Amino acid sequence: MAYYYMEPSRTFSEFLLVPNLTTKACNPANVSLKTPLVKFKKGEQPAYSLNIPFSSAVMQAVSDDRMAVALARSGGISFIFGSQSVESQAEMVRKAKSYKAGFVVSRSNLTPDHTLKDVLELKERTGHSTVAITHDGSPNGKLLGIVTGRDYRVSRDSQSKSVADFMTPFEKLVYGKSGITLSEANDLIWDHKLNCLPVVGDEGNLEYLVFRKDYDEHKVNPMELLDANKSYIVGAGINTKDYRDRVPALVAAGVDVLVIDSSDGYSEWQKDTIEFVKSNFPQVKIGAGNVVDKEGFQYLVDAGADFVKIGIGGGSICITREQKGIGRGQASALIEVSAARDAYYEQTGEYVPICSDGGIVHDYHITLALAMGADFVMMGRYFARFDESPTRKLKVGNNFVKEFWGEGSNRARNWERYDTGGKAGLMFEEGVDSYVPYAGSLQENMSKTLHKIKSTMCNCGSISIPELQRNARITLVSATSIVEGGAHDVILKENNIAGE
Ligand SMILES: NC(=O)C1=CN([C@@H]2O[C@H](COP(=O)(O)OP(=O)(O)OC[C@H]3O[C@@H](n4cnc5c(N)ncnc54)[C@H](O)[C@@H]3O)[C@@H](O)[C@H]2O)C=CC1
Ligand SMILES: O=c1[nH]c(=O)c2[nH+]cn([C@@H]3O[C@H](COP(=O)(O)O)[C@@H](O)[C@H]3O)c2[nH]1
Ligand SMILES: [K+]
Repeated sequence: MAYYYMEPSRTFSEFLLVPNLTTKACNPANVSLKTPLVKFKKGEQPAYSLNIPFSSAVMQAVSDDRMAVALARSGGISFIFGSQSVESQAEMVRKAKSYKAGFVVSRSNLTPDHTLKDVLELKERTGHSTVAITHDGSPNGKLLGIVTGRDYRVSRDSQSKSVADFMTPFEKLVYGKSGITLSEANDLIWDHKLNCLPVVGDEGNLEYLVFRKDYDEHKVNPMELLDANKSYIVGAGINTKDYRDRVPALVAAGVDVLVIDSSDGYSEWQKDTIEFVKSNFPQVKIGAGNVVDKEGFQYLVDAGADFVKIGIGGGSICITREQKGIGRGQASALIEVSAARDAYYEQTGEYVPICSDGGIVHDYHITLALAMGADFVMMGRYFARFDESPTRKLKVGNNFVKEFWGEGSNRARNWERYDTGGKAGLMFEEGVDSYVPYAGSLQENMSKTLHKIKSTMCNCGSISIPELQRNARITLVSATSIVEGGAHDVILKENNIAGE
């Protein structure tokens, strides 16, 4: 006879936290969100910790080198997507690892033959007002000039005016030479009252741009997640098929932490993959998943996983439960695995962090996930909304949106067909192609979210994540009390906008 779970599967929205005594020490300013990323022994420190409990999903529409830098700068980690060729993924890891805080590879580039119309379209698409003009329109081409908003007047200039006629040409630019330090670059920026300083190589090719604004930000990023060489900590997703080729390339590119990316981690393929990494690259950490029960957790821990990822079918773009009928409510999965993790710690003195992956809709879901025992969360939709995600920003109706598609959708899987030359499409899709509302910059949004989490933790009498995990009191909510929790029995004024 089949085994039956007697309790229904539950999701985050079915729970609330009940406040504990808030002592005077419980002030958001005193809250630490530091959390372990990989396993460690009692009394020791983990090899990697996060300064905030956030990771960005292993997805084409979320985690590229740019997101990796933006998130590490704020204290979290990105796992760069693996559904691309080994070479291009390794290149992204290399870029993120070699990124020098404050130096950015130019993202908006045109040639002198482009027109004002092209400049305006590019600006609309990327939101950048500084455009590098290179001989071939590439980010590292020979630098011929720079265009900023001060170089043209939309009301006066013809849209067909060529860039060569209004750019600030190279001869008139102040620029830094290859190898310049950030503080030297900043001195040039101040001496010449610049907003942006191009850094140029010996051949006249553009290497980086340094923005005044970024320098200021670098100064105010105390949470930055750096390795011993002051490079950002970078993660990458791998699969259980081509790991013999992929892992060596990622390690050569400098990756710090790997994660096996799969909808179903309770498998012998994962055990083989972990063993390969552990025996060939013992210095590299590897997480595994996804699982939704204590058996799956224990299997991956026994195989040597450094952390375990929880969640099947709860993601915003997921249709796995509908397509295949597998999965479990995210809260139920997390509660069971976290109890298994604690029991394992009691028995062995080894603490294996767990990551709650998918299904975070409201900011308070993150706090609930932590209270239920997650050490950190992984989010796709949340990060896809920001400037830093790799996808296009579009205007649909009166609203700006960003593209966001599942890794199990046809759109994500097309790369395999291109790479291997004509493999058939997916038998069936496990994800959708969608839009998410555009939300602005990562830092602005995240600081709001983090403040909410800290404030709730104070309500619960906790100033650290382990304390919250120990002290939290969590209640199930009935369908009727959910109604009570929203605005009810009042007539809302039109300018009331539902918050996140
Ligand atoms: N978290 C979730 O709920 C879900 C996530 N996804 C995402 O979609 C993407 C694809 O996920 P999956 O389809 O689960 O990928 P997968 O690569 O884990 O599995 C695909 C299929 O290949 C098989 N397989 C794996 N390794 C093999 C090997 N070495 N030899 C032979 N067969 C092997 C698996 O058993 C499975 O049938 C991932 O990015 C994943 O995160 C998709 C669905 C649900
Ligand atoms: O069923 C699925 N089909 C897909 O195509 C797919 N792509 C990603 N994922 C998983 O969803 C997580 C992100 O979830 P959120 O957007 O809710 O944060 C991710 O971290 C993944 O675990 C998928 N699940
Ligand atoms: K399985």
